[in-house]
Amino acid sequence: QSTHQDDQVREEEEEEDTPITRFQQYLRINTAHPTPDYASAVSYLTSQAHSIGLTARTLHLTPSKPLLLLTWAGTQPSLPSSLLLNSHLDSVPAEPSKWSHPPFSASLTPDGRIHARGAQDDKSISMQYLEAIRTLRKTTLPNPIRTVHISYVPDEEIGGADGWGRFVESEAFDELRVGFVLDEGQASVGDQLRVFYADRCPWWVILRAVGAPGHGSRMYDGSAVENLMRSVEVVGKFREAQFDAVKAGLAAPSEVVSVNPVYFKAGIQSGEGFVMNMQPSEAEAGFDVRLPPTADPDLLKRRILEEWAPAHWNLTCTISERGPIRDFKGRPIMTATNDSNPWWSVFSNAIVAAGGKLAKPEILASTTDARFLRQRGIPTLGFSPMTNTPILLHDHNEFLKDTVYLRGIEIYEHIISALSSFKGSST
Ligand SMILES: CSCC[C@H](NC=O)C(=O)O
Ligand SMILES: [Zn+2]
Ligand SMILES: [Zn+2]
Repeated sequence: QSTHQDDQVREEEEEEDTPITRFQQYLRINTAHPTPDYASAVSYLTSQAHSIGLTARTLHLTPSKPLLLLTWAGTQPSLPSSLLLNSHLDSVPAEPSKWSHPPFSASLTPDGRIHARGAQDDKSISMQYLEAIRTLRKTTLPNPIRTVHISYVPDEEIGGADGWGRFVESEAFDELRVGFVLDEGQASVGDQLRVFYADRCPWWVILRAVGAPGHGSRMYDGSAVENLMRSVEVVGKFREAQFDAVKAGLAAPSEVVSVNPVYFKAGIQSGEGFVMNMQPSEAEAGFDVRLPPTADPDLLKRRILEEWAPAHWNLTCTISERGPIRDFKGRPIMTATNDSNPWWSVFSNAIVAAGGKLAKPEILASTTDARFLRQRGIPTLGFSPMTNTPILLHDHNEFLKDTVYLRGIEIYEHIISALSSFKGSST
């Protein structure tokens, strides 16, 4: 008599080895914060790399946060630069009770959906890079002309200080002589492939108000919560003006300064609840603000300090700038998507050769590790080949369809083949 557990073991043993089952296996590794299983992820990817014949090494720039580097050596080492395919190892957390399938089950439903945290962000590209190279090696490209590196980095989802933040400063990175990078993008709801030439820069803004305490029954001017509410109204008007430009079709959502409230904190706590008849002397609100590379950071800072946090309302403010908005030469951080960037035409022609349609290049609404590379002037495009797919990164019930995943591998075959065969002598 077999137990349920035996059945499950048998099922796993009998699971075929295909691109889809390999993707599922990777998705089943729980790499969600705050305790991502980096060791298992690195060990799985390393075994995949070895099965394809790529060399692998693990860097420990931060203890317990490994960074995996794979290399597919080129036949022309005299070329001045290499191609880097990047993705991150970590995922944001998931609330299992709110998902239709357990977030680390990678269940494949009859309609071809693979349900998992990370299915879109960004374990799909992590595995697609490998699958594309696996196929190329067996078919048209046993060895590339230009060296191709693949990086799997920790901590992207929490800002990357211990991941790319350290890697980009390391000798190991300099030694790669990276000339062009592909990093993650975002799903496309239509049939055009999206590509991103810049990220927005996060500013985390905390407004703090102080004010007169008093009995909950008294009406008086200048309580902390009242002061904060006046400020929040001003922030709300700023937000509305930005959002109106989007709603009127004057700007894409990622081309304006977004402001979203993420918490409000006030009140005197007593046990589980709040004391309802006391007006507190302190109140605080937090906002996620994102600046496109075209924004004027000095002007915005002035507006925040003068309009959102005026001292005469007893407000103070801290702005935590979570990334650069200008490069070392003071220019907005973006990658050229025209002829001035020789990699651009190779990339965009490869999409056409793959039978794909490319959307107009966009600014990414959120923020990725690409900023560490672009800041140093290394051309970097954000790209995740997912068409006709709802945008579910960081959402409940994240999934990717098997057909979309497999088509993405084909697209990468064209892209990697073209970029690694590019013989531009100045690059
Ligand atoms: C401080 S950088 C934060 C990076 C993070 N990346 C993915 O979601 C984001 O919030 O966009
Ligand atoms: Zn991501
Ligand atoms: Zn993410």
